Amino acid sequence: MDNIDKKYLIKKALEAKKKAYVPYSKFRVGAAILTENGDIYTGCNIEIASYSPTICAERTAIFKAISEGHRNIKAIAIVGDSNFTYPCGVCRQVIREFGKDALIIVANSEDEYREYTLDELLPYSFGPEDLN
Ligand SMILES: O=c1ccn([C@H]2C[C@H](O)[C@@H](CO)O2)c(=O)[nH]1
Ligand SMILES: [Zn+2]
Repeated sequence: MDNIDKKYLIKKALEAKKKAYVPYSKFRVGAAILTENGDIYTGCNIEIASYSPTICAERTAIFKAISEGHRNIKAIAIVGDSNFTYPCGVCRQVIREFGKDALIIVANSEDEYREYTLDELLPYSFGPEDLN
């Protein structure tokens, strides 16, 4: 994980957070993911008036990458309006699908961040191999 530019990924997540569409919660989240070939995809949370179609920043970023042909997430940086905004359970499961070995960076700023493995955030997980 030493070849990952964590600060740059956090910077991209902070930029994406500014694009959040959050008229209901007013809670902004941004995410940036690094793919296996070094591409970066960003995402913000997007809220919908009927609430349930709302999507988290993490899944916006991941689905952008998947829909461009990527299948493997190397790292994800997440920034939100709370002190260290952690990914929700649904997003943890989505990271499980495409980034079992991903580095998960939960950040307040480029200089203040925590690092996790998916196994730490989603232990004893269910995943694609279980269906084989
Ligand atoms: O890790 C998180 C946690 C929450 N949200 C969004 C969903 C909703 O728009 C708002 C409040 O839950 O924050 C994210 O995007 N990612
Ligand atoms: Zn989520």
